[in-house]
Amino acid sequence: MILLVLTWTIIVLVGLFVVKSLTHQFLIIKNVHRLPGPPSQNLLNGNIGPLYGSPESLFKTVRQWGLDYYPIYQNWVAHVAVANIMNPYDFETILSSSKHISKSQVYDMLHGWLGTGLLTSTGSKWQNRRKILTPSFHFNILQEFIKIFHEETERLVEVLKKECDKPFIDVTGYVSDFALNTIGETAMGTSFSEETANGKRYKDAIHQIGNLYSYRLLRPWFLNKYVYFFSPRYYTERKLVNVLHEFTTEVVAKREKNFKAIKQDASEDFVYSKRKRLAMLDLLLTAKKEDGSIDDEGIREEVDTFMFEGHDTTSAAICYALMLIACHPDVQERIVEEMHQVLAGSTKPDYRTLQELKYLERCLKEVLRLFPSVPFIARVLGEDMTTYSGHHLKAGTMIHLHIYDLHRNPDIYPDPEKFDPDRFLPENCQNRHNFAYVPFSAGPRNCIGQKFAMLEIKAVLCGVLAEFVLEPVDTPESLELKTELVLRSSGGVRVKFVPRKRNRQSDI
Ligand code: HEM
Repeated sequence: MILLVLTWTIIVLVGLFVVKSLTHQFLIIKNVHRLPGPPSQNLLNGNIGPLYGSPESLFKTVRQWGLDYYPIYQNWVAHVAVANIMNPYDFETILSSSKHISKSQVYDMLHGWLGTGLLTSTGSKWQNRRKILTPSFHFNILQEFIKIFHEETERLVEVLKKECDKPFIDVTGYVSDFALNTIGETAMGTSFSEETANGKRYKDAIHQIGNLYSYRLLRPWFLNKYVYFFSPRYYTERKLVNVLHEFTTEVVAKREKNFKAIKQDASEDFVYSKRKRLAMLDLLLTAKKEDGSIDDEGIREEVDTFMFEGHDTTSAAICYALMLIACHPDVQERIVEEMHQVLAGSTKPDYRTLQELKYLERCLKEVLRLFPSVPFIARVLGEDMTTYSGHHLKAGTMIHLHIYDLHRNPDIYPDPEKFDPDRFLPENCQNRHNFAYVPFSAGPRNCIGQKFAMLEIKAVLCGVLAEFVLEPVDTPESLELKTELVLRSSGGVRVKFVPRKRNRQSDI
């Protein structure tokens, strides 16, 4: 009898739970459906039929929807509904709140490789990791990294010198290598430039897995892991993840061995030491050793997260910066002139002089406005929200925040396609909405690596511009952009590099 009552109680409780969840899901979808948006087709396609084209046409369609339905619109397919926002007011409500910090289903596909590291985790796990990792970006550490930026820049310049007789160079591959070498050395203390067999396998796997994620992102049905399981690509991904994890695990284990030895004979500031320069991994190992706040798996998650988030993003920004500088000779001349004044002949700025390159900084800000490396981010609302347009959205609603479209809003940035670094003069930013410019996101889940990225990009541009005059090949109009996790151009990014010594007038 007791068993029967217990069974029925459980059935009723489970039933109530299911009904409650379904009702909530129904309300989420109902409210999203009230938003304006493209016309619906059928249950299977919802209103996202036009997205099933090439990545390039998808990119264009999403831009058009952003214009047609500003400031907010909805997409839906089957039981999934997404609110898309492009206006600074809703960006502020979501990004500034500690209630809306959970990432959406889109990020789940990264779990196989990154687990739930800083980028993909939420709640107390995310808070704890953020606390451990924030000191990795202390300026004492960043200034040590600048040496690595210069070393890798020299390598890049050597490669460009060998290729510069050609009518143009597609910079994407070379710059990606530069960025991967740089983050490998700073996050793990591993030099990929030496091209060991394992390092090469690891680098190849990173490039290949990036392609797989792009493929999956464009096929929403594969975002469901059970459906993806039936795709041959699932098994390719498993193999790549094994290569990536094996490598990281080995690097962490080696470092841990050395770390113990170093700690015994090291001074207080071992983390900043020139010789050991392994700040990110060292901090994680310290946390493991001192208070057990992170374990081996957690350390691997974070190292993998930095490798992922810290290379493709900076690489994209550097490529678009080279292209835009090439397209604007007046801007190029001004940057070189500023380098001349601030660096007084040196091609290797230090932490202080990098901060003084104010015009270069404005140029980079403008590059990231026009070509934000991360064109959109996605969240799940942690509590109900009323949007700028007066719509009510329920907790649990999936939100896509389109940084790319926010940055091209003509009401905020008149003549938005124009490359104009002076938009970032202090007097021109004064009246701009605080959330109108968010290439690194904003609020509690902003990019932890933004200072690192700005220093790295400035350093590499100084090194390249000291050696070459850039001439335009691709222009913003000639690029075919496509939707991926990072903003990419289908045909690469082509620039002509002319050695400066052949161009005496603009010599530094
Ligand atoms: C131009 C370069 C970069 C851009 C434009 C950029 C942009 C962003 C954006 C938009 C986010 C928010 C992602 C989201 O909410 O889903 C983010 C987060 C993050 N970025 Fe970056 N990033 C750059 C470079 C870097 C670098 C160099 C590193 C590491 C060294 C890095 C590490 C991270 C991490 C770990 C997060 C997650 C932070 C958290 O959730 O607490 N990023 N980045």
